Amino acid sequence: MVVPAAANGADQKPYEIPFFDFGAAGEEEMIAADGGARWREVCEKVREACETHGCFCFTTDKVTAKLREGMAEGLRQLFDLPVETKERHVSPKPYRSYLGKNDVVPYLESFGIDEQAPDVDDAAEAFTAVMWPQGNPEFREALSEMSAKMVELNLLIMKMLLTSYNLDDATSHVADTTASYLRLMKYKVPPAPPAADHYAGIGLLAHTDKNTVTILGQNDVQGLEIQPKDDNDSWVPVVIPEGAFVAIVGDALKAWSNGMVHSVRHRVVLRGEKERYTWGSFLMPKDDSTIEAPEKFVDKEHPLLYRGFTYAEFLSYFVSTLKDDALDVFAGLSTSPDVDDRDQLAVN
Ligand SMILES: O=C(O)CCC(=O)C(=O)O
Ligand SMILES: [Fe+2]
Repeated sequence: MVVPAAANGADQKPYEIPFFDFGAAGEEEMIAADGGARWREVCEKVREACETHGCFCFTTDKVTAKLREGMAEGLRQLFDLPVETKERHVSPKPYRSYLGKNDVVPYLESFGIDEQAPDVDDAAEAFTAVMWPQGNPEFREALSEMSAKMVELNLLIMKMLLTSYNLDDATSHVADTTASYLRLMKYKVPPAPPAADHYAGIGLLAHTDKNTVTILGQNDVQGLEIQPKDDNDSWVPVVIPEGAFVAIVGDALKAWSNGMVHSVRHRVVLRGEKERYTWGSFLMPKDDSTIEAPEKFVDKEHPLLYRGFTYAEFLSYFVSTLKDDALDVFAGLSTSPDVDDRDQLAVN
């Protein structure tokens, strides 16, 4: 396992990633407001952010402060349950079952919940019923509302990208071949610094997400760091404004776009004295849907970078190898990918 040299980035300046306020609007409202000018502008900016940074922050009125508080409170209750209860959440799929004890990421606890986008009520109901047989209606409602909103936002971001690339026609195909998965995470407080071993403080190892787009919400404890595009030596903290979400581009979207968008490497570093809680909605292609670049992304200047593949194949390759550069090695068509055997904890 390698922790990048700049593991202690406490003295670094926060890195500015684009920030958007989506306000109360979805696509229809934005178009209705002025015939589409604002919608187009937002789409362009979101595309630019995905190409240049592979991530951006945003706020939306669609998720109220009350819903966020309900979610954060529910997560505290969830992770405070006895270990035996948490261990009841099991799934045959990788990285879904309760993770509570792992030497590679000793401060992380997590659950993964598959949901059938956009109908997420049943998944929230089933999950809370296992954790609280006597019921926890407040959290069940918060979980189901939050995950529905996040799937909606994730699809909105996909739609913005399709619009910006003039691929609106593909919208219904994308919606039909898309699934989603919700991950609930708690990062414990590491031993007081200076920690004896240099892994202390690493909440989640460096990785790119394997899916299409991830949206993350957090409590008031920061910790996300990214590696700026074309700078493999630096790690910079991302300060997510209160009440905001961060959207992160994953490898499947990068492959589909023939490398137009950037799947940003990121990790979590813990520095504070408070637990960090996060929840992530992972939009991903359905297992058997093929990921291949539409013709418009491929020409003489932009030769095809990845062969077509299914998400299930790619994921199972990643899970069995945990290669840092799984996408290039698995599907890359260019010669000599930079093979790198750094250990990873697969997270999605
Ligand atoms: O918890 C976080 O802030 C990041 C989580 C993450 O990157 C992931 O689950 O893929
Ligand atoms: Fe991630």
